[in-house]
Amino acid sequence: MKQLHKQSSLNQNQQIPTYAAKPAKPQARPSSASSSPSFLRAAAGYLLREQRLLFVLAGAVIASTFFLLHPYYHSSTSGLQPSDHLAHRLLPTFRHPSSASSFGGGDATIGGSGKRVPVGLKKPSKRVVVTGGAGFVGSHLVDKLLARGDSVIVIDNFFTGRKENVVHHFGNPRFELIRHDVVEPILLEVDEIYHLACPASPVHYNKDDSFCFIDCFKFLTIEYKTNVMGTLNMLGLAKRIGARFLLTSTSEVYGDPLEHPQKETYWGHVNPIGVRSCYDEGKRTAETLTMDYHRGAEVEVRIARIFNTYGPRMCLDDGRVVSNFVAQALRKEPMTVYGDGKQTRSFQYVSDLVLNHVLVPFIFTIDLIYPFIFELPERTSDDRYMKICQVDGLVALMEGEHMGPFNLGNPGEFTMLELAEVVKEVVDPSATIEFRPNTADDPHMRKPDISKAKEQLNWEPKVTLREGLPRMVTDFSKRILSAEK
Ligand SMILES: O=c1ccn([C@@H]2O[C@H](COP(=O)(O)OP(=O)(O)O[C@H]3OC[C@@H](O)[C@H](O)[C@H]3O)[C@@H](O)[C@H]2O)c(=O)[nH]1
Repeated sequence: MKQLHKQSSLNQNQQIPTYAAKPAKPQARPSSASSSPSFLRAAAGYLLREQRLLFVLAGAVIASTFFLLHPYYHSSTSGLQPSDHLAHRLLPTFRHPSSASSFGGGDATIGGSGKRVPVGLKKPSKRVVVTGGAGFVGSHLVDKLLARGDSVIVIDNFFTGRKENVVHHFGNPRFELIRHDVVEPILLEVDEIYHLACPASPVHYNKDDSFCFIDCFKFLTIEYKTNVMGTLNMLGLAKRIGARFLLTSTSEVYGDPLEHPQKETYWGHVNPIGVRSCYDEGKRTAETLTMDYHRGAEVEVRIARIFNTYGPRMCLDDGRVVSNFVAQALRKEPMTVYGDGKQTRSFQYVSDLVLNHVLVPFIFTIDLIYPFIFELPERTSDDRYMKICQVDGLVALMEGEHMGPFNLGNPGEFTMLELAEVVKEVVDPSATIEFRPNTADDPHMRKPDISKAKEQLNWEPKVTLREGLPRMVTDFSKRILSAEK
C-alpha cells in the first residue's frame, strides 16, 4: 500500500507526455515503438493513482469467485432464454434406458423448476448416476451434484427411499428419476456411478423380498441381494461404459470390533452366520467385488466406509437410534434404549459426509445475497446450509486420486444413554427412557479413526451432535406435525 502511494505521488510529479501537448520544437513523428511505452506509462500512471489498481484487482477476485462458486444464473421459468442456448451446448444429453421407466411416465420433463443454467467459469459438467438417490444420504448427494451443474440420474426402488426427498428437482432438465431395483441390470451412459442403494437400518434386515426374476435368489435378504447383485450390476455397467465407480460401504464391515478406534487397516470381527451378516457380509462382499473389478477389469473405483449418520430426511420410522429417539421425544413417547445403553457409537451429521468446510462461510455469504440479485425463491437458512454442505466427503473421494477405503464418520463417541441425554436437552427435558432387549450381535463400541481421510482427502467432520441435532429436530417436527394433520 505504502509503495502504491509512493508510486502514485511520484507519477503525479512526473511530466507524463501526452499526444495532445504541442512540442516546443517540431519533432519527427513518434514511431510506434516509442509511442507505445509512453501510452503504457500513461495507463500505468492512471491505474496507480487513487488506488484504482487495488479496486480493479478486488473486483476481478470477487467476480471470478462468484462465477466459480455459483456457475448458474436464474432464467425465467417459461420459454428459452438466451442463456439456454449456452446451456444446450454445455449440457450432456442422456441416452434413456430401454429397460426401465422414468418417473412421470417416460422421459424426464423439461422446464418447470429447472431455472438455473451454467454460465461463466466452471468445470465441465458430468453425467452421474446415484443409486439409492431418493434415500436419506443419496438425496443430499443429488442436491450437491445438481447444484454444481452435473446431470444426475437417480435409480431407486423406493424400498426405503422417498420421492419427497427429490421432489424439488422434478422438472429440472438435468435430473432424471428411474424406479428400478439395482438387482436387475440397467444400461445407462454416464461418467460416474455413486452406488448407495441398500436399506441401511437393522430393523429392515430379514425382510423378505417377494419378487425376483431369478428364482433361486428370492429367499435372500434384500440387503445381501442388493449388496451382491446390485453391486455386480453397477460394476458391470461401470466396466462397460468406462465410468468411475464409488461404493458406499459401512462401518459395519468392522463388525463388533476388537480394535478401537477402527482404522481402515483393521479387518474386522464379523459373525458370518448372524442376523446382521446380510448387511455386514453383504458390504464386505461388495468391497471384494469392487476390488476384483478394479484389479481384474481396471475399473476406476472408490470405497467409502460410512459411520452412523443422522440428519434431515431420515425416515421417521427408520429404526435407527437417532431417528428413533428424536421421533419418540417429539411424540412424547419414552425413548427406547436397547440393552444396558452402554454400547457406543459415533454420530456424524449428514452435511459432514458431504461438506467442504473451508468454503462454507464464503459460499454462505454469496448464497445469502444471491436470491436478492437473481430473484430466486426464498429459502430457509437450513435449506441454504444443506444445499451448501452436502456430501463433499463422497464427492472429494470420487474426484480425488485415492481409491480408499476411507472411514467417513465423526470420532465423537457417545453411549446410547448419553445420546438420550442430548436428545432430552435438545427436544424435551421431560422425555423419559425405557429399556428394551438388545438385538443380536450388536457391536459394543464404534468410533472411526479418520487420520487417512484427513490426510488424503483433506476432510474432517465439524458439526457436533449438539449442533447437528437441532437441525434434524426441525425437519422431524415439521414432518411429524404434517403426518398427524
Ligand atoms: O431405538 C433404538 C435403536 C437402536 N438402539 C441402539 O443404538 C445403537 C445404534 O443402532 P443403529 O440402529 O442406529 O445403528 P447401528 O450402528 O446398529 O447400525 C448402523 O451402522 C452403520 C450404518 O452403515 C447403518 O446405518 C446401520 O447398520 C445400537 O447399539 C442399538 O442397539 C437403541 O438403543 N434404541
